[in-house]
Amino acid sequence: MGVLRRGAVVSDPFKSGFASFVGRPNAGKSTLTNALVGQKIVITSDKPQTTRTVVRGIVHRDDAQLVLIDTPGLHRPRTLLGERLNDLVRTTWAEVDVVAVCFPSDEKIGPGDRFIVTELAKVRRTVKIAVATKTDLATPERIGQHLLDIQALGQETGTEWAEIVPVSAVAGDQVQLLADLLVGLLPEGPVLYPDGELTDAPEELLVADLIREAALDGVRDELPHSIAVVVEEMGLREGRPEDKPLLDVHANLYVERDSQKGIVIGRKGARLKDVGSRARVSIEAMLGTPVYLDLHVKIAKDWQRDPRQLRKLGF
Ligand SMILES: Nc1nc2c(ncn2[C@@H]2O[C@H](COP(=O)(O)OP(=O)(O)OP(=O)(O)O)[C@@H](O)[C@H]2O)c(=O)[nH]1
Repeated sequence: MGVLRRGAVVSDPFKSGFASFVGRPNAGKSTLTNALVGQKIVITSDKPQTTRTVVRGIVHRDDAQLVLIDTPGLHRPRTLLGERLNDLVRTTWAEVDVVAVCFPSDEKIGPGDRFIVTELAKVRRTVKIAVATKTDLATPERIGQHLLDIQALGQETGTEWAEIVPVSAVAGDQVQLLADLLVGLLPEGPVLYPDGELTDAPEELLVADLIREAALDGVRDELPHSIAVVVEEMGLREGRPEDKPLLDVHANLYVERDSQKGIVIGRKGARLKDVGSRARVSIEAMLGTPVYLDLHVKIAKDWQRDPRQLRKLGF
């Protein structure tokens, strides 16, 4: 097995780093992540590289460790929250070693793809590769044309693709090659994540982040740093018809002081209600499921200075 364990002999030089898959909805990012991570390893971790990103999966090899980072989707910003999320996406792009843009081979390149690549091109230093996904759904001629279109899009946007790789995650075609190429683009580095210390809650963290973003929108001064959000419980409601799922989310929003609680809740609860409904909309957009959000404001006195509370709040 290629799974690294503590104390295992690791090859020299060892490479490690971060990559992020991007692409329009349905481009095949999740399926590809799963195919790369394989079954060898527990997926996902709550160890963020920055405070706002989530590890989606880790590819453990004898010669390398590739950490796949999730970002929220990039949207045409219509709100301040949207802008903030886009800033977060850009920050993440600038911090990872490689961004891989996924273009499904069974669909033409469209405005959504062009938008993402145009934005990505502004992040100059990060290495970019293009992945033509779902090749099992397209003829060789179509794949050939698709690769040319990807190349042309790169030229049009000033993007230099380090690689353009056709892949089928479902058929397992070229997945290994993609892993090798990604690892080849990583710097030398240490083992970043020991095996077995990974938890399984990426969605809870993303959801908590979205609630926090909604709560931050419009607050000033020191308050932003005083807000922390913890998703206490999250799950599909039982007894719902399969085509009408509802995700129950129970979350606590922590502030440090009584006065802050008042600000967050607002007059007659108006502000909290607004935060809740905006958070709900963005959670629904991210997870693709209708959401019932139960949000409570609590005081965790001076949590920023209290290690025990910090741990509880996920820092
Ligand atoms: N035939 C085929 N289908 C694929 C392949 N990769 C993904 N799919 C399908 O395409 C659909 C979308 O795949 P996802 O991996 O969920 O795409 P995504 O980019 O993560 O989508 P979002 O989460 O909406 O951003 C799913 O129905 C997959 O089963 C592939 O290589 N071949």
